[in-house]
Order: sequence, then C-alpha cells, then structure tokens
Amino acid sequence: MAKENVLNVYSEIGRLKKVLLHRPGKEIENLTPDLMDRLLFDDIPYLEVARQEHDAFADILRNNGVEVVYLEDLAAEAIADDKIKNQFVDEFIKEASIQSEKKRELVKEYLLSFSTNREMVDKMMEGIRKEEIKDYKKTSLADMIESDYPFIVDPMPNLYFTRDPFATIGGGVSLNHMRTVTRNRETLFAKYIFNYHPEYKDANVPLWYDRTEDTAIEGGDELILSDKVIAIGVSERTDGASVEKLAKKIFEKDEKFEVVLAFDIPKKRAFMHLDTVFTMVDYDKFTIHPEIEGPLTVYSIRKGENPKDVIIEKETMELKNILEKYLEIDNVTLIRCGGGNMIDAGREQWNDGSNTLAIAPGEVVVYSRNHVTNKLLEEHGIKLHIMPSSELSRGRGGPRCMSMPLVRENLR
Ligand SMILES: NC(=[NH2+])NCCC[C@H](N)C(=O)O
Repeated sequence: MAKENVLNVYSEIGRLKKVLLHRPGKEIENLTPDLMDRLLFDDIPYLEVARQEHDAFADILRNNGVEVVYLEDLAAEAIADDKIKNQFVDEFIKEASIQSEKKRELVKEYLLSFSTNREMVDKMMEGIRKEEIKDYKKTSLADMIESDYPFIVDPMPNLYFTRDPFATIGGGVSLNHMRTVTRNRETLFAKYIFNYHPEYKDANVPLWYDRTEDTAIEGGDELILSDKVIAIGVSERTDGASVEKLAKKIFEKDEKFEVVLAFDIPKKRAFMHLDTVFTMVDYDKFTIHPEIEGPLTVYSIRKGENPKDVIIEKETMELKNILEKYLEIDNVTLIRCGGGNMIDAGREQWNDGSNTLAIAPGEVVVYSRNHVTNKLLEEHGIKLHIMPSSELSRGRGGPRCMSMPLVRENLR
C-alpha cells in the first residue's frame, strides 16, 4: 500500500516538521589546499568546531518541534539487504574514478570489511587515503607508476549541504544531476534512500528529475514560493534545459503547481545558487542580495494544451514586481543583505547572510556572523534563531543549504 505524505513541501515557509541533515564527518579532515578548488571550498573548516556548530543547528530545529534525520543513517538503513548493499558499493566504486581493476577490487573488499553499514557509509563519505589500502601498488603497472595523488577515493566535503543533491518539491523529489563530479557523487545516497529505505520504498515517490540526466540542476536553485509557484535559478549550477524538463515532469503529474519561474541570475560563485541571493522569510518578505533586485529576466513556464507541452514567456521586471505578480500579493518587502551598504552586503553575502532557513512563517535560522543583516531582519519583525557560524560558513553555504526539508505543514 502506498504511504501518504512521506514527502510534503508546498512552500518555503510552512512549519518545518521533518528535515534531512548531514553531520560533518572526517571528509572535512581530508580537504587539502590542493583539493579545495576542485572540491568547491575556499578554506578548511576545523571539524571539531564545525560539528559543535552543526549540533547547535540540529538542536535549534529539534527544540522547535522538527524531526531531524541524518543522511548517513538513512543511507545505511537503505542498504540493509545484502544484495542491495553490494549493488550500492559497485555503483559507488564505478563513480569514484578508480583507475585499475585490482584497485577497485581492493576498495570493494575494504568497504565490505566494515562491521556496520553506517561505518561503511561514513568511510565512503570521508574518502580513502592511499595508506589505508596498502597492497594495491604491487599489482598493476598503472598503480606502480602513479602520481603522488594522496587519495584512492576522493572525500565528499560538501555533503553537509544536503539542500543540493536532491530536493523535495511537493510530494516528489528532484534527484539532481550536479554540475561537478564531486557533488554528483553525492546524489547516489539519495538514489538508494528513495528506492530502498523502508520509509520511502513503498511510497512510490515521483522523481521530477533524475541523476542520469545530462544537464545540471542543483537544489539550492529550487525554491517553492507557494503551492502554485516554483522558482528555479538558471545559475552557475543549473541549466535552462533542466528547468524545462523538471517543469514538464511536474505538470504531467497532478501536482497543484501552476507555474515554474526560471530566474536568469549571474553565473558566478557569489551567486552560486538562487538561494545564495534570495530566500523567503515570511508570506510577503524575502531577504535578498541587493545585486539581484533587477531588472531581472524571468521565464515563466506553464502547462500547455497537451500535458507534454509547455508555454514559455519571457519577462524583464524588478524582482519585487515579479514576486508581487506571481504570488498575488500587493506589497512584497525585500530585506537587503547588509542593509544595502556595499561593504556589509558584500561581506555578509559571502557568508550566506541571505541564506536563511524558515522553520515557520516569519521565523528563520540564521548565522550569528551576519549581524548587520540579522538586525534588519529583526527590525522587520522576523523571529531569529541564531546559530554559531565560524567554521561551517567556510564551505560557502548557510542554514538553507545545510538542510533538506522532507515535510512542511501546508500553509492555510
Ligand atoms: N544551496 C547552496 N547555496 N549550497 C551551497 C553549497 C556550497 C558548496 N561548497 C558548493 O559549492 O557546492
């Protein structure tokens, strides 16, 4: 029997009931200066403190009635069956770009040697250093003459940004194809969770996107403005083609969404995802990076006559007017990160000052370090839950990026 409402997200702000996090693990201690660029970090966080901050984040959520589940637990629970575990390990190895056959065999043996699935999953996330598997060098020429690259399997340090590899939209999931190899490897965990975890496997969770697609889309670009309107950033990470594919899939099912808005935003790191420049904090309030106020080009995608067709319209408008028009609200307030002061805006933007996680309308989790923006939010009547932020922020993501809502209460 199909279970109902295992996933339910029809807004950005409806009371948060269940959320997916990943507690930063030893993958952070496998970040090196040489790897930072490719693995999308600007600095190396101090793991112990990052974990304290992350635990404080989870506590804020739990203390406010949110059920917190962890990616690493769900992934381990999803592969309880040995056949599925074996398949999962094979797929993981296939995507880990390991050069020689012998080395792949040894990695498999090593992963299967962990006594619990949870430990094995942690190891997959952490990456495997050369010295962990000693014998491979003797067996193949490729391995004998290989470079001094220190890893057999790369770490996945971005996993604590659970927002991106997949995203709940309505009653389904966008299982994303990520722009970069490092982040695309992360999506494998979600594939197994939605196919095999006891909570989800019989729920027939519809997939609005699949990781096997060849164009990119990331969860940080996917915002659910209401049960009628979805906004998606066409950004450094998300292609226009992906937005159209996703819109068609959603319209084919009887979801209530009526329009998908594709926001054309600058393709640069400070604007990485739409949620880096713009998050919803209340019914009629948004916190934004002043640079996207516009005029902005937006493409609205609606259902066509026949379910496979869509109608696309291009508009160029100020952000405020776009939101007022599509959300049918008379007056939308945009709260500028850093209060519009160029220095404060630039600094706080860089540390995700407008990347807030709403846990209810008018109630958000924010980073402590962005005090200029936080003060402004308070002045606009927003209730803040402030979390510590010196280490986690070094990965260039804030409270919204670090959380994937699974269930939100519907708004009245
Ligand atoms: N939804 C977000 N804004 N996520 C931020 C992700 C940051 C991560 N270092 C990356 O570059 O992918």
